[in-house]
Amino acid sequence: MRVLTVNPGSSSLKLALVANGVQERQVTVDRWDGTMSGPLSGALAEWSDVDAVAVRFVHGGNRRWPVVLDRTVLDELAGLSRLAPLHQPGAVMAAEAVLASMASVPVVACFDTSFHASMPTAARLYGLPVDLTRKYGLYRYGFHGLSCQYSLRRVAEIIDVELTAPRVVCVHMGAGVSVTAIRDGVGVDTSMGFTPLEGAVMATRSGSVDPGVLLHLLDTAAVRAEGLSDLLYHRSGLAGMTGTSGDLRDVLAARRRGSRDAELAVDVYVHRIRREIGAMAMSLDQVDAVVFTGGVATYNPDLVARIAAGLEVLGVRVVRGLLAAAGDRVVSPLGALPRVFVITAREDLELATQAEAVVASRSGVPS
Ligand SMILES: Nc1ncnc2c1ncn2[C@@H]1O[C@H](COP(=O)(O)OP(=O)(O)O)[C@@H](O)[C@H]1O
Ligand SMILES: CC(=O)OP(=O)(O)O
Ligand SMILES: [Mg+2]
Repeated sequence: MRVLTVNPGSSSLKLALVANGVQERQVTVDRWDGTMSGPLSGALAEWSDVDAVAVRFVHGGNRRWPVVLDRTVLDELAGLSRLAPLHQPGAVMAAEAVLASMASVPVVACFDTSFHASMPTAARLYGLPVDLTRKYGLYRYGFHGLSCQYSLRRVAEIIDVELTAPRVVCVHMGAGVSVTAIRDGVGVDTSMGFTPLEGAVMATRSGSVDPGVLLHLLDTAAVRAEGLSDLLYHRSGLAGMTGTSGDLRDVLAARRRGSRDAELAVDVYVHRIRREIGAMAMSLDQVDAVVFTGGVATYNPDLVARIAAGLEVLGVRVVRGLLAAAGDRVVSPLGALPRVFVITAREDLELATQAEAVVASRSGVPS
């Protein structure tokens, strides 16, 4: 089966043509602004000979499975845009373009949130009044699920065990950063919550801040309510701490030029990821594997080494030489537990797998 995959991330647009589980073509728009649609139009024109199109939506609400898109579903997903403003509008735009140009091909929406949908209630709830929680659906949904699912699959393949066997802490470091605890093949806790703002410090997102800080900013009129979203999604994180774009390449360049703010920002970034890893380890009874994935992990072995160096309490050890190597690999010493992996994020392959299952069954429930 040939699947065109569309992955609108917060800093990139990744398009791929996947044939029977193997990527044949790809186009990546690095530093995507969330609107540029030319590359997608090009892919739709050139790669029209496909059996399905799969689109990544980070927010699927309570949906547990991928689904064939129609107008009703797309409108519902567009209604979640305020809960993922860096992602959902771009995905909706992409899906509109696909539906308009490929009327006869099934378009499958695949969700980051689905992987976390069976998270235990204790991990899913906030300490907020129950009436508000229920009325507004204030649950922790979790994100980066397609990446987690792919990483889990690769870990199971590499160590040759069933998908449900390994207890994994999956650290996704892209423009968005999340850490997820995986047991029995599903997410049981994760650092991102109701929106992809919670948890670690990210490229332009703050991650978790004391809600008291936000109250104070509002009280003192330093920020107006309508400016909060822009502050937390676009002007915080590494970008806000350094005055750069927030792309780690730019932050590290600033640090090389001697910027003290950039040095501190990297320290905070590393510290907060370690904290989230520690928290996720506590949601598992044992950690068999720690996975580092996403663009930052792929291209910055030194940073992965720094994060890992602070995890001795979990028994984590890495071998510098293995970190410098390429490909999906174990980077911990032979026999050491937990095993540590660096895995290239391949949401395209996960999207294609899910779309294939949906098209094969046509019932909306993957086999
Ligand atoms: N070719 C590259 N060289 C070095 N770093 C890269 C490269 N591509 C991506 N990165 C790093 O990965 C980050 C983006 O991660 P990625 O997972 O690709 O993005 P997204 O979150 O948009 O899906 C960038 O901030 C950058 O630091
Ligand atoms: C959920 C999220 O932040 O995704 P990305 O890292 O692709 O922007
Ligand atoms: Mg991504």
